[in-house]
Amino acid sequence: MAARSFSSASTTTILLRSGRWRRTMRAAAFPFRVSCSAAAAAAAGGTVVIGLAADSGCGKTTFVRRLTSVLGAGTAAAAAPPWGGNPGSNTLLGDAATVICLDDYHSLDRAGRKERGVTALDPRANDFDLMYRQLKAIKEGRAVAKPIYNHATGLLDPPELITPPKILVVEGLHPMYDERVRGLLDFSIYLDISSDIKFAWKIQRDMAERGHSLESIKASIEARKPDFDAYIDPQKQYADAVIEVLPTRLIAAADDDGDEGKVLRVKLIMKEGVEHFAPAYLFDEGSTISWIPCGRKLSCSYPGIKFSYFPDTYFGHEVSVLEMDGKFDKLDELIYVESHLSNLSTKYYGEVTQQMLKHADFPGSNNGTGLFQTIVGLKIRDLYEQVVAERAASPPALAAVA
Ligand SMILES: Nc1ncnc2c1ncn2[C@@H]1O[C@H](COP(=O)(O)OP(=O)(O)OP(=O)(O)O)[C@@H](O)[C@H]1O
Ligand SMILES: O=C(CO)[C@H](O)[C@H](O)COP(=O)(O)O
Repeated sequence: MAARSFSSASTTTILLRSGRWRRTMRAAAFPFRVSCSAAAAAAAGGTVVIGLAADSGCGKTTFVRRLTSVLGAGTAAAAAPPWGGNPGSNTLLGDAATVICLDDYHSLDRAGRKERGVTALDPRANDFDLMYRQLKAIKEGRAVAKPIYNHATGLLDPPELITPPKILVVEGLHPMYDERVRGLLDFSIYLDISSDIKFAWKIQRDMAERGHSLESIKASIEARKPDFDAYIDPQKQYADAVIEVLPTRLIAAADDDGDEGKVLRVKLIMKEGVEHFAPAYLFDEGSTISWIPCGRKLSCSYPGIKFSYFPDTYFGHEVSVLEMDGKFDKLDELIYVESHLSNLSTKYYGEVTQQMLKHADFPGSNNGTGLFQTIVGLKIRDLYEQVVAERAASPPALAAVA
């Protein structure tokens, strides 16, 4: 995720890295952002930890913006970076959730990686021991001094204070790579973008927003590919939900103008049997459905829209799959599709459509990427509420504390 800027500060001194050294750091935002309710929720039973894995440029930031909106941050802008800290911080603090970027656990800075000839995707460039220790501490209700990888300078900056939120989202290249870290996740998501589409998205973003040349983008993708295949892609087998983005099947390859990314086929692959997670379904749970909703209630231009729903297996796990191929012409008509979907974990009729309309300007709002990201966001909110309700029903034994 890109670096963000912010202002104002006070200082606090904390113990860092196994007590080896202390550093005074700026942390004015924390009294505001770490609300009593967040601290109390954490103290009452620990933080709920969500993992979001994907390669760079695959939509993690967009997903997080939808998620923080669903979680009640009000607007996406309400999920803000820590105030008063390092402008190179990658962290977002919302009312209900803190989002940290695992790039902060790079153990080698940009020069170090170059010298050693490794990419940031290589586990040798990342400190999984520290990642595990710190995520475990947060989950157990303790604050940590998390390092910062500064994308502007390519350097490892002094750390920032992360206090336990209600929900901690850990996004990045490796949330499910290390078995110990994986074991801390209450729910995990993998964004699986097929290579041609990833290429198209990256070219669009890196040329328009970052001023990179087409050649340098191609070279970077090629250089990362072996490590992506070895270390990033295999994590999808562990994910509770995978959003897979593929080229459309509605247009024959021969008719396709090669403009990848305009019409997408998107699959939401949902693992069965995951605690606190009931997969969404179309019409009839467990059945196999193919549905073309275009007609009187849904406007569709060429090449139309096709939904599918079916059971499948994914890396040996039973899954339910929802698929949408095509794009919406009129987003407000999505209510027609929403009314045929069940187990959405909405709080009121039309909440999915409302979320999609609210963020119509986000990438993917007219296709299955936006729709399925929104549904997964609602499922995460529901999972969190179930965990809280369970904890309230069986509070920790006070006798043991006394
Ligand atoms: N669903 C989508 N449909 C179309 N384009 C998309 C979609 N999601 C993301 N993109 C494109 O990909 C770019 C990268 O998306 P985003 O910033 O969300 O990814 P990221 O994984 O956070 O990237 P990074 O880790 O490099 O910061 C966006 O600027 C946008 O151009
Ligand atoms: O894959 C990445 C995750 O975002 C980055 O390339 C990695 O973090 C290294 O960052 P930079 O390219 O800014 O040195």
